[in-house]
Amino acid sequence: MNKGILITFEGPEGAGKTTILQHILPKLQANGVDIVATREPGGIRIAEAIREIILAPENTAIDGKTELLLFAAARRQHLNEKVLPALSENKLVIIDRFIDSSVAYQGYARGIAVSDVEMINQFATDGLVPDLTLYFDVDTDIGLSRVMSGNREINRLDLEAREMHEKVRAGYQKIAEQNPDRLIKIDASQPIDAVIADTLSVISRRFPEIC
Ligand SMILES: Nc1ncnc2c1ncn2[C@@H]1O[C@H](COP(=O)(O)OP(=O)(O)OP(=O)(O)O)[C@@H](O)[C@H]1O
Ligand SMILES: Cc1cn([C@H]2C[C@H](O)[C@@H](COP(=O)(O)O)O2)c(=O)[nH]c1=O
Repeated sequence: MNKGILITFEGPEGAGKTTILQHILPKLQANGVDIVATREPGGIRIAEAIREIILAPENTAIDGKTELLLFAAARRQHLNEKVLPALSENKLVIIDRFIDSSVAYQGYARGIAVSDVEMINQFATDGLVPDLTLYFDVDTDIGLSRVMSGNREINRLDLEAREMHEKVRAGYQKIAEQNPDRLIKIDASQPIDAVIADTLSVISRRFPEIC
């Protein structure tokens, strides 16, 4: 039985998810909150190894369904080894990407039936749904230009056509419309300090006990 809180960060490339997570962590920890911050795909050795395979720019032969299954395999192992144990210890777990990334990227953008993506997500997670998802929304060109001018490695998905990234963003908008209680949209085109403030405000409104 899970007792902790699961928050996920979602959004298109360059929305600032990783940056904002790094900024809010010390603020929440200063309030005495016991937090595990992690990411998908990755967060543990086996899932980081799967991440290398999925995201290596040379692995262009990976097809959409293989990609979906690899993300799901990484997700399952990460949940079992890291997320579920932390939740059962009453911790706050924040994951940089989770189930909605598969729906937006492999479903709406790659064109795999969303019902199939949801079925695979359900199989991989045994139906675990985040308590809250912060959806960082940014214009596609702004997000991609941040990634291209930043200092993280450029991966296979960054290199997809702009049209695919537009579909990812449109997919997130649909997921947000369909899950208005769980997904809260944050305007990630604002300066970093404003995005941090909005993020903390949403978390504190939903979970006053941790802010
Ligand atoms: N609000 C912002 N304004 C300007 N630059 C930003 C903002 N947020 C993040 N950045 C910069 O944009 C780049 C991408 O940010 P970050 O890696 O945090 O995004 P991300 O959403 O995690 O991206 P991805 O999912 O593609 O890895 C970084 O160089 C970061 O410093
Ligand atoms: C979990 C998950 C991720 N993706 C994509 C989204 C990004 O392009 C990469 C991860 O890179 P990041 O720098 O850590 O954001 O993988 C996906 O397509 N499907 C998923 O389920």
